[in-house]
Amino acid sequence: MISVENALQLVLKATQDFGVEKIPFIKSVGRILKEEIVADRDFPPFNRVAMDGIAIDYYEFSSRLRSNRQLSFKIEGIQAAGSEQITLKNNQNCIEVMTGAVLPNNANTVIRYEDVIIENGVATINIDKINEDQNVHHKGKDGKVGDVLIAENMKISAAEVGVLATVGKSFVKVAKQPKIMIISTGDELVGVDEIPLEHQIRRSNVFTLVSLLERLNISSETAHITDDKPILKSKIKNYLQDYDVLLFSGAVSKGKFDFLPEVFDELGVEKLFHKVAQRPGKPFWFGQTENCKLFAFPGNPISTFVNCLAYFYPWYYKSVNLKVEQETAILAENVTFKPDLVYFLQVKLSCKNGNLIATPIQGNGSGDLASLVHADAFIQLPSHKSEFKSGEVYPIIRFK
Ligand SMILES: Nc1nc2c(c(=O)[nH]1)N[C@H]1C(S)=C(S)[C@@H](COP(=O)(O)OP(=O)(O)OC[C@H]3O[C@@H](n4cnc5c(N)ncnc54)[C@H](O)[C@@H]3O)O[C@H]1N2
Ligand code: MOO
Ligand SMILES: [Mg+2]
Repeated sequence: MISVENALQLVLKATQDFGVEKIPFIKSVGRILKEEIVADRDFPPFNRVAMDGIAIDYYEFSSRLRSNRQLSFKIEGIQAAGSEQITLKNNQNCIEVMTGAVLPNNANTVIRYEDVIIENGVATINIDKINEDQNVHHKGKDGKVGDVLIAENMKISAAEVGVLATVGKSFVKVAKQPKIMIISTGDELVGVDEIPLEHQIRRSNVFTLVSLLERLNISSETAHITDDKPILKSKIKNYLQDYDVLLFSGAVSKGKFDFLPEVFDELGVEKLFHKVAQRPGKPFWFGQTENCKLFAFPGNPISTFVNCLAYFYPWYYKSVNLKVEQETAILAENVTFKPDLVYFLQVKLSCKNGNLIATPIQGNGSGDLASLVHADAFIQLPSHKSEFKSGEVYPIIRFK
């Protein structure tokens, strides 16, 4: 049995680069960007009018103000958003301008409609304090052509999609996702649409795994194999050829029908470890072939769940070069856990005075999948310690 730290290290050593693909930008949310996004022009690309109103020459305004002359400007024309730039021909005059329009040539200041009175084609300014350049969003103020707007390896969100659209990136390079097969095992398991007999249950782990992968925008395929060693062997042999990653749930412990470790051995899969000093999820088996990684999670539902979060997620993040901050939270209650194992305890998160608080959720062990409904993270309590006090801070792994 190895420690959680060593297990994680071995998993992270086995990361793999799956290459890059180009996809439509609108399908890219959640994917990891594999190119720098550079401004194709200045941001904004022209001196942009920022308020509906009139544009004037500030120097004319201030000289009239100094000599107490009328602040009335004849309207020479209208500059709408989307129209080519026009020119203020006479600096005694003004041009009506709309938000988003190009600032007219020879004008440098915009005064809001709220601060002028327009009568008979003449706009009279009824404030005397204005600043040169006011209400003008200057060309290049937010970014210059060639500036890096989004760095490589960022996770794309709605914010990045807006930038991609603005710079005309209709296709974008992202990390290719691994091709994954999820396999459940067990004679006691029936389909979701079936009525289980007394001694049977519906399978759930494949679907939690599919859903945990969907959070990473990874689509996957699923299969179920009964506890029949020759069938397991022949099916897994094929999957090893066709997939980058195989995720298993069940059949890795000590039972008479827990065939997976033997099957992997007979198929020449290199075992990197079996059994980790943790609860739940202790009988976790991890190994690899030249082209495939195998995460064989213990069958108890919470064991499968927590191991996917604690090992597969970091493996994926490292494979695609995504930096993810380790979050921590404050334990809300005293917890006693005697075994010398890392304890992944399900918790409900809340916020108090700006601090993240983790309240333990009572469950009935790793088979009690319904208890996860009330939790939104696991808090990771270290081994070599059995009393954990309210107020102490520990790492958490969120799943909601
Ligand atoms: N003698 C020992 N027995 C067990 C040990 C041990 O160390 N010594 N470890 C226990 C621990 S911890 C776990 S976790 C389980 C792991 O068992 P397996 O990985 O071999 O899984 P199974 O035996 O196939 O099933 C265990 C349990 O999980 C349910 N299960 C399995 N797959 C699914 C699924 N897809 N959806 C829903 N539920 C599933 C299955 O029905 C069993 O109840 O072993 C302990 N035993
Ligand atoms: O991993 Mo087992 O789930 O400790 O029960
Ligand atoms: Mg078993």
